[in-house]
Amino acid sequence: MKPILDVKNLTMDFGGLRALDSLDIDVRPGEIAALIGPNGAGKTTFFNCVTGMYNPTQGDVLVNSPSGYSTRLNGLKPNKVTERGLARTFQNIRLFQNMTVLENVMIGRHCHSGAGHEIIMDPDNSPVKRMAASAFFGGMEIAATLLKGKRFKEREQETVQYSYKVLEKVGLEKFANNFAKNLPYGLQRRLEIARAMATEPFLLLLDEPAAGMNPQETKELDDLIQRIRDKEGISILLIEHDMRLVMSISQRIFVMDYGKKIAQGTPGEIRTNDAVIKAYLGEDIDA
Ligand SMILES: Nc1ncnc2c1ncn2[C@@H]1O[C@H](COP(=O)(O)OP(=O)(O)OP(=O)(O)O)[C@@H](O)[C@H]1O
Repeated sequence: MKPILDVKNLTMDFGGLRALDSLDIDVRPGEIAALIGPNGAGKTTFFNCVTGMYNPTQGDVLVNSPSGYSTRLNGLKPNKVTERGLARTFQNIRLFQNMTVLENVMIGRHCHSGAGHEIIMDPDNSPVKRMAASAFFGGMEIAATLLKGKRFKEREQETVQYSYKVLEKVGLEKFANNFAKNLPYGLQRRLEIARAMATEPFLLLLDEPAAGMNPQETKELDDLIQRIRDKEGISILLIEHDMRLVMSISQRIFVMDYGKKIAQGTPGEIRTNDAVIKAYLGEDIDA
């Protein structure tokens, strides 16, 4: 079976710094895979190249969707990458804090329908973009009132219903009308995943989803990620430093150091790989 993400010979230079060096990484259908390595190894740069934030210096980013089309993502803008079935979360939480939980997911949903993707995929999530998001929703309400168009209202209703369903899938439905900023940290991370899921991806890229979580929240995240894969059929590639989570959840692990892939394999293979122990895990990993 073809991989759903097939990255070949990926290289990214920032001036004189080679942040990614001839990387080959693939994700198989139905897989949970992890990308690990020391700080500065190039993991987030890899995500940025795959999702259209950066245009790689060399290499190919190919996707083979479950519905059968194959396409090359290089050079596509982030919104076009989203439309082709890839969604991501960011290392630092990038929610619209003064909007409700439901509205945050609705923005993700609008990305799917073509509107609003400029807002969600902006990595800076700047105040201007946040204002744009508020205006976007305010504008929709005004437009709905003025036009009272049946199709417009139906589309909005669909967006609300779909977004609410996504919240149910991640267990956040009871917080739908709360402001995002009032959610505990672990639930904010969960909301980011929900927003990404609202774009209907077949591959979800999670950048350090367990960062800042306590052990109980990490355990719940582990269950959630597996549920998303099993129930929604979404494959997952995650960057993570929590080795207990990585080892328990991943079918395969890719290890990077200084922009290069130094190993790949099952958790058992990675745990005992000498190069990985030396570069990253240390001698006494018991995860
Ligand atoms: N936009 C950029 N301009 C210049 N250098 C960059 C840029 N983005 C990343 N780098 C550099 O590329 C290298 C890889 O950084 P990257 O953030 O991808 O590492 P990482 O593995 O994700 O690290 P961490 O685990 O700390 O998040 C680092 O040396 C970083 O300083």
